[in-house]
Amino acid sequence: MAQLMMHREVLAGFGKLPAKVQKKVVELHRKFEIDSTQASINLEKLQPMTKDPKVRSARLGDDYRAIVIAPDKGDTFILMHIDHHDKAYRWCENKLFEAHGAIGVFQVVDVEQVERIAEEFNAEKHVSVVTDYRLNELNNDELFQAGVPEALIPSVRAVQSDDDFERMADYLPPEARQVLYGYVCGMELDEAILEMLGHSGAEEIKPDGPGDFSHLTEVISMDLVLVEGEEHLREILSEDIEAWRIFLHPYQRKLVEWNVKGPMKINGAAGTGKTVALMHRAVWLAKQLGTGEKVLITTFTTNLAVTIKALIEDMAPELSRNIDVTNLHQLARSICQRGGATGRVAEDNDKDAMWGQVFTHVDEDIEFDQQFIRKEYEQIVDRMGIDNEDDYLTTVRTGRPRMVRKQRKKLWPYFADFQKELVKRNLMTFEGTVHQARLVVEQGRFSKYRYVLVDELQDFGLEALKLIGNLSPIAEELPNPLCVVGDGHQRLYSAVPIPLSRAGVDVRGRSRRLKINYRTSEQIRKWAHGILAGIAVDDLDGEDVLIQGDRSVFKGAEPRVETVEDENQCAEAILSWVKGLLAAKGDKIRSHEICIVPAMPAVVSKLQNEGIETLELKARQKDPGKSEPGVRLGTKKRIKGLEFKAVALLLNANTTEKVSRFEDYVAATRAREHLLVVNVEPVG
Ligand SMILES: Nc1ncnc2c1ncn2[C@@H]1O[C@H](COP(=O)(O)OP(=O)(O)OP(=O)(O)O)[C@@H](O)[C@H]1O
Repeated sequence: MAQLMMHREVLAGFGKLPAKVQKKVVELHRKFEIDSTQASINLEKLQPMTKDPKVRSARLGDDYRAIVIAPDKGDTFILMHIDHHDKAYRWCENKLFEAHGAIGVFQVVDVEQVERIAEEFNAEKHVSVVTDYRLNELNNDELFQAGVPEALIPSVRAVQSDDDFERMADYLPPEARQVLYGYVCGMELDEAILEMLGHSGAEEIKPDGPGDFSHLTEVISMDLVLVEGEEHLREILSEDIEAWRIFLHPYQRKLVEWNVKGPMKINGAAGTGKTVALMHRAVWLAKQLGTGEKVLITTFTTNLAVTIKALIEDMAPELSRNIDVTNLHQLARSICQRGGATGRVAEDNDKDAMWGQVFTHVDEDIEFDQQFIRKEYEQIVDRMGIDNEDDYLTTVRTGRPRMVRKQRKKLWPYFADFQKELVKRNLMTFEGTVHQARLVVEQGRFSKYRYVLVDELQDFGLEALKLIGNLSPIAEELPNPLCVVGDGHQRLYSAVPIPLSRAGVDVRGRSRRLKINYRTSEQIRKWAHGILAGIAVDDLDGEDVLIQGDRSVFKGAEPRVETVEDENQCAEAILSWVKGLLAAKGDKIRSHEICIVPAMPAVVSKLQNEGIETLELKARQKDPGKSEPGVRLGTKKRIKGLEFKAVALLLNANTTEKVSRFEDYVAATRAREHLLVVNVEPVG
């Protein structure tokens, strides 16, 4: 029986088609289901008008045509493109639609276009030259193994610089583009193939010629989805469905379905689809649960947990009741409650009162101020769950100013006093709650989860890492016990990176890094990374992270950077940018797709005076999306885990603090297409 696969391009444009054409698409699919012979479906061959003999057209009413690619071998058809009659024919006349002989995936190739670019390179250089550009080290067969279609190999040979590569890259099939980019960035070819395609290519099913589509449903594709029945069709065509629900990058897919014997780790810069992979993996694992077993997803921030919970309920309504989603502190609190702990979490005013008590007696010869002592407690003693002097004297204090043993000995009494105050008032710190929860789980007073998944791991302290290690069945040696996901570039709540190995969680050999950025344009991605220039970033397990080969899937406008003198000028700059976006023709931007961080009163009143609605993003609440218009106003911490078409960002003034730069990085990478950066530099 014939099968219909749909290309992501069709889905992307479907919402804009007239309703009657949309209906015809459903009918076309039904015809495939009822009677799959080509005659009944009434596909018209377009050659000689088209270069590729496999191109067919199907009528969708009087004006519209669907371009369908018919296989030479197999029974899998591809619905490739829908447009007005003439435009649809023009779109496909020069293209080839082929299964790639080495990597198996379906590719769309415009040979003439790529040849034209190659000729331009040669003309610009007056002769065809061969330089020592890294791509020249690959022979034709290696280029083919990298996913370059055979017909494009001579043109790819004309690429002699990074500039050439950038100009040609947009016209290469995505797999070839990604592998070659990894290679020109310095990866070995095998490594680039593995990192970009999720497999070595060798084990993939090889088609019997470019028109053999019989294997396409088996190959992991970033562009094709098999339509499995009418209900599935309606689901994937629904306007609200996000592309990531349907199309995973092969590397994401590999991580989603990776069967591992112990804990695994995924890292990747902002926007590389880590949360997407985590959610798909949670659903994949939930399908394997036994009776009474459960999956846990936990995050650091509340907002991300709220967002993930809603998305999982949408993705897998029946499975979601077996997937608990909660943020770390909520999780720790409920474990403590069930374990019988009665203490309340200390609020800021409680802490001020307790420190006030501690500092009633201050040693005269102590060289540290009170602020330093509090910070040392929060970042080291509390985060590491230290409750005795010996442990404090020997603990590793990465990220904090150096101190000798004698100095630490002088500080410990203050910490001990603070801990006594906590006990006296029956209070716990944030970290103390996590510590208590860890003990409850360790003592067997709370049942473990079958599978545990953690997002935003970079902000988890040592106690929190131990807690998630204990909550998952690592010790029982069950498969896939724990999957942790995070990014050291986004560490907002702690200056101190704590390697997983310190909590006894061993991810060696089970760590992978995502490189393809889906959220932000390449221009915004690069700019945001520039903020962190010179800062070493860890891979969550004690090693430095390499961003070699990272790249976005699309390009866009350069971020606009404005330097102003005061808040009023800043507000002017933001107002005029917002007005420009809202008035832009073409791809319309609506107010809820714009976010300003942080929201200064001067900006808010200027927008409101111009009649532009605003909406403040609240803690513990999902962004209401298009149902509630209004330019979003957020804090840099609160917009973590969210994304917008356009972001206006007021840069932090203190750029020497690592956390300030991480905050700016996080805020900038929330922008998909437009980024305005405002830098206030008072004169004088
Ligand atoms: N396979 C995919 N196809 C299309 N879009 C994708 C895919 N994977 C991720 N995305 C999109 O990329 C964006 C970023 O994804 P996600 O939030 O999972 O990234 P992340 O690595 O967790 O980011 P961050 O660390 O910045 O929070 C989202 O808009 C998501 O919809």
